[in-house]
Amino acid sequence: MEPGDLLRPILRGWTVPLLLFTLGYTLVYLPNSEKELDAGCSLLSDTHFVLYSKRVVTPNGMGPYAVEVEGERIVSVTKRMEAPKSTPGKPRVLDYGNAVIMPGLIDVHVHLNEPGRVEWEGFRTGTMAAAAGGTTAVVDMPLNSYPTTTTKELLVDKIETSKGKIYIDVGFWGGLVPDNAYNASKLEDLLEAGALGLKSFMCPSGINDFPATTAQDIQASLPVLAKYGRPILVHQEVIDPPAEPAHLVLGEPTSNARSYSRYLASRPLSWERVAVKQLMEVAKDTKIGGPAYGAHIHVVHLSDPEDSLSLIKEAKADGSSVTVETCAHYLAFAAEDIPEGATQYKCAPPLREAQYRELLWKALMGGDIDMITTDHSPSTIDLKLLEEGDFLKAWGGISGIQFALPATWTHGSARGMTIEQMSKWWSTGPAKMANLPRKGSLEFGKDADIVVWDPEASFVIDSHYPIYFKNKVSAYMGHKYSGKVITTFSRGRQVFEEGHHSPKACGSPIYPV
Ligand SMILES: NC(=O)N[C@H]1NC(=O)NC1=O
Ligand SMILES: [Zn+2]
Ligand SMILES: [Zn+2]
Repeated sequence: MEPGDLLRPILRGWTVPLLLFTLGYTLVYLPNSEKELDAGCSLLSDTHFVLYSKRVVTPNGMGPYAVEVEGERIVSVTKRMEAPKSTPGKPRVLDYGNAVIMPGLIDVHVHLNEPGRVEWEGFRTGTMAAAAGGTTAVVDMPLNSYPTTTTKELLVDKIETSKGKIYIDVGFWGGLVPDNAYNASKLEDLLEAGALGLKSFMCPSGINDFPATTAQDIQASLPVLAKYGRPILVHQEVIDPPAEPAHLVLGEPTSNARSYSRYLASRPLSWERVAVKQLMEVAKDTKIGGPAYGAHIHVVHLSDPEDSLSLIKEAKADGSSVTVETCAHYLAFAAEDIPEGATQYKCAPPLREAQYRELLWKALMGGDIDMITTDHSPSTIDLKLLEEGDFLKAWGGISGIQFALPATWTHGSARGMTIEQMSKWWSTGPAKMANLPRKGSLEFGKDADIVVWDPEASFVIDSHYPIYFKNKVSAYMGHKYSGKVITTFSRGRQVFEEGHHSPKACGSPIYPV
């Protein structure tokens, strides 16, 4: 007898079961392998776990709490003096001791530059940097991608491009330009396609396909925004007195272009004041009973804590729907300290003298500034002209997406800021302005978007420091900070821990509610 003869009757008898097994394998195993795909989304295999520490930031204040996460959501937040015990059959407990557990930061002002300028940044690197910095959601600007996101089709294309590349959730602002400002159906299409709101510039943006809007153009868009209950974010600088933009870029004598004060003088506080004045006039339409009640105006990157902020405060007190942000870099740096030719510090509006930085901190503490952002606006290294050091010609934009938390904590704690205040400016405030009701706080039913960090750990951002954004040039480099991110969870997935990211990028686009 051949050895195969023995097998034949056995195989014959097994034909039907084998076929069934194959069918079952296809039906059961394949969906399972998709689950494994999802497992690559997290550094943690558990989908039901408890985070514990003595310093958990909740809507009821900071204290010892256990935060239970199941799937993508927070399912309980319980005050308890000691960490629950890890017992078999119960969800795993991750005890972070005295570290801070806080809602992930929400950065509503970043430029990820994809599609079209992936050599400047990109969804993958930008969101890796965000996750490493404890940021669990960003809202991307309609520029400096190419093309800029000013139509429904371009927005749909951008959202599609982001899929499979983002480590955290990403929302999108649409662009308001003169071309669509008076076309309600175009704007409606853009908002229907997923824009959380609009963004425009009151001066040249530095990007050819994103021309400036006047206050009148902005006003024209407000009734559409009112219908959808969404905000418009505005870059608040108006060239005053009016001049050719070329004058700005080329400068007159460029002999002192390496001097920061030369650049500072080229974009005075009055530009900001004039823009805010015009904008707050228009904002009156958002008052109860006004023609654009339901719309909202958000002033980005405030650098002027005096006249411009006063105008904003008056508008708020008068019932206009207005909010304002400042950026981490205005709270961290001062013009006097910027070395000759150090174009990594160039941004617009410019970093101003220390006295303004201190007034910005005072305004935050006093409740007059609603939130902080990074305005992460990178470019390729060569466009920063680091060798030439020409402040007038270099790209204006500071890369900060990864450093929001340590920069704010370091400079804020030195001025008496509490962790709860920081959380308000980085999570609650932005979630409210961008209409993200599932994000921004550690509460039952919210997305499990969480950062765990050590306020006491300090580090220097030197050449060994792991930077995840694409072009490793930043005003924050060379400085010492405290506040080290230990781990970051995005919708229940552990996306970053101590120098490692999850193998897969499983963030989602954020659509308007
Ligand atoms: N186009 C662009 O990103 N500009 C930004 N950069 C900056 O420093 N301020 C801005 O508005
Ligand atoms: Zn801007
Ligand atoms: Zn910006």
